[in-house]
Amino acid sequence: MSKKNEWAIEQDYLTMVYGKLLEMQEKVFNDFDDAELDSRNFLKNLSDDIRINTSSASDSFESLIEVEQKNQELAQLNYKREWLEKQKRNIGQLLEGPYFAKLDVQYPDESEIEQFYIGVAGFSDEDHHQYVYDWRSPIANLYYENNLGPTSYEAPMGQVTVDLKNRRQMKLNKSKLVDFFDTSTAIEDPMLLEVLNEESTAKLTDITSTIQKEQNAIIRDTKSDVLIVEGIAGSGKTSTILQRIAFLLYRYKDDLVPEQVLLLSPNPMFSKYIEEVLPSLGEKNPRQMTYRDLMRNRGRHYEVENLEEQLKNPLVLNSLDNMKAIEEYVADLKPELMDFTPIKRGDELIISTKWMQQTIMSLPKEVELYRKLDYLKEKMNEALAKFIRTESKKPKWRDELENMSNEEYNQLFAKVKKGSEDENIQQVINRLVNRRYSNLKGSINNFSWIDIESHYILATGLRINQPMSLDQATEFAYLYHLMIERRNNRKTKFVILDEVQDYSEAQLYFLSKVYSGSHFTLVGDGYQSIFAQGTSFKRVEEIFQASHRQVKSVQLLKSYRSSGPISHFMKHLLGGEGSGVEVIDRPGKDPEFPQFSSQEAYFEYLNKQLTPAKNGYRKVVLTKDSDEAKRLYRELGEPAEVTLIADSSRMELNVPVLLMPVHLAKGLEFDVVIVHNVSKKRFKDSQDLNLLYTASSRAMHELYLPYVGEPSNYIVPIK
Ligand SMILES: Nc1ncnc2c1ncn2[C@@H]1O[C@H](COP(=O)(O)OP(=O)(O)OP(=O)(O)O)[C@@H](O)[C@H]1O
Repeated sequence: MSKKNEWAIEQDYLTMVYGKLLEMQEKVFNDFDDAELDSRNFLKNLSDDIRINTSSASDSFESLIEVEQKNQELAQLNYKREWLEKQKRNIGQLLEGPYFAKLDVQYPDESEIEQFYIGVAGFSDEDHHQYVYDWRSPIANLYYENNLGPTSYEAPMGQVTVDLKNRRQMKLNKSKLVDFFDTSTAIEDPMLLEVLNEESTAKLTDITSTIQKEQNAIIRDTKSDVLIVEGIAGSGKTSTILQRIAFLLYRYKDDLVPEQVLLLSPNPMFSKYIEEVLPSLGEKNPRQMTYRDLMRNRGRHYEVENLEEQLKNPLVLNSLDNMKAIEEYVADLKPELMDFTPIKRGDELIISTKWMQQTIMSLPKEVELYRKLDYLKEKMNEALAKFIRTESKKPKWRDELENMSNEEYNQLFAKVKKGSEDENIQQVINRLVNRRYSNLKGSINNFSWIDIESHYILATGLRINQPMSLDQATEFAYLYHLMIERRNNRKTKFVILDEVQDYSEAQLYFLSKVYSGSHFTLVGDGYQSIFAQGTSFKRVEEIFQASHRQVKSVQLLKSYRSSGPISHFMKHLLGGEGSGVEVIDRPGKDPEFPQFSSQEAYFEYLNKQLTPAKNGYRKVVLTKDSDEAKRLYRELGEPAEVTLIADSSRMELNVPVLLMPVHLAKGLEFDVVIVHNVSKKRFKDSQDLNLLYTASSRAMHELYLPYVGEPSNYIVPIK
């Protein structure tokens, strides 16, 4: 059939699907409004419907059943509303372009060829006729695997063998067919090339329609406990893990919610950069934090070093040794050796360490220490409750009541179940005393009566620094985990780590132990390692293998971010042909290496470069560290058009010209990159090479490597 005829057929199908989508949109909007009204009415009537009757035991029992029923009704209403909200979002997305691919599939023993249209979400009508299949559905795998002819896909009932007759990529603009390409005729991936030539965006976007085969394998992996991805800069690691999260939420929709996925990102700026990808795929963002945040949450009141301090920290050779020392220490720790601090309010002793020692020593030897401590915590809560009861009887509280402000009294009185005057007063006193001692309950429940600090010093022979290094915070958190928390974190089913090379061995070991029941996806690039404390991929593998997990390692070797000439330069930095890097040869501007004989001439050049680009390109100048960024900004006369980002607290990325240190640009991308003064003196060792590679690989379309005096040896051979 000619392309013209095919075009007409495709346009007809699109027009039909679009019409169905519009019909469905109207229906979903109406249903949603009805559901909102139902919820509002339900809540309005709730207080009239339920009157707790406590006059007799059976009456109050019936009231409770009624409350329970109402709760269930409310949950159902909420569920319906959320579901409709998701439908609304999905239809909204599909109306922008209902699908991006079509598969012609022949099943064995069937004469007709079946057609499947693939989109960012699935779409069927009320008669269950499926017009569009979700990109995560089993059949869609055929599109990404890209094997024409006899092939197969994995469906819930097992492997299905089929003949893939055609794979068509489709470009749609709402209800209009813009173009289509059949894989059997296209040599390159035209849709991919088109997407890659676009300008950069201040926020990462999804790659659903152009996911590549090797990325798809990572996204859909459900077999590995630990999946390690080593990929060059721009190979789509971050995009892939986000698509993977969306896939997992779809695949395990009945058992997995976004809160059970923990995404550890390299810095707060990065979290902002990626925040729109999952919502654009109709999914909520998972729990997201930096490893530093994780440590801060676990570090009691200690301060943890910031990113800049960490960069300046030298390599600690024994980070894993300390973790092992802590394990041995806890294994040998006897209850009689426990260091406790008493529970006090001011000078008043409420629970003594002697009582704590005796209580813990009364337990059978075989019980594990962390269980003993848990038991002790319960006993301490009981002891405190008893103390509060006795305390409330003392006359001094009545005096305090008399001197209390009306406001405080009314507050306490409001929640009292009213009885005789005397009873009311006693209840108010009970509430008052409970309130006075409430922070002690908190202290008991978070185990602050265990002197972890002194145990840490005994276990490692080290003192605690202020601020703690990230590794020390890790050791401290591990000691806490082994002594007290112990239970594996079952709430987290998937842990996903970007920039894994920047984690120390101790940090990876910690994660592998504390989340021992979780699946891991670890992605990174050894050449972008910026901390002395980082870990090689070989060691990452060994650390996770040691915890008896099924570990799978894969590589991504093509850069999708940078143009052909920039990718060639990156390949050169990685050692040329031996690096295994594959370049997608799409045209672009060659990197430039302008030489300057004086600082003045160089600054004049920079000042010219740092004006907003006419074609809308976003530019960035990257420096080695924050101090250098600040200094250069001053030296350039603090130009108004340039936005300086010197620490991770400032997040504004959507500006035409930026000046920032490389470590804050990790994971981000820009149309134009200028690396600050790539001279022989400044870029000489392997750490400098990593910086140069990380900085250069942020560039999509233009790369400038100016220098004053002699060029760095790393850029000499290609000049
Ligand atoms: N299959 C793809 N289709 C279209 N664009 C892609 C694809 N894979 C990656 N990209 C694009 O390439 C760029 C780099 O992707 P991403 O940031 O995920 O790479 P990365 O490996 O995490 O990079 P880095 O290590 O430098 O942080 C992004 O603009 C992304 O949209």
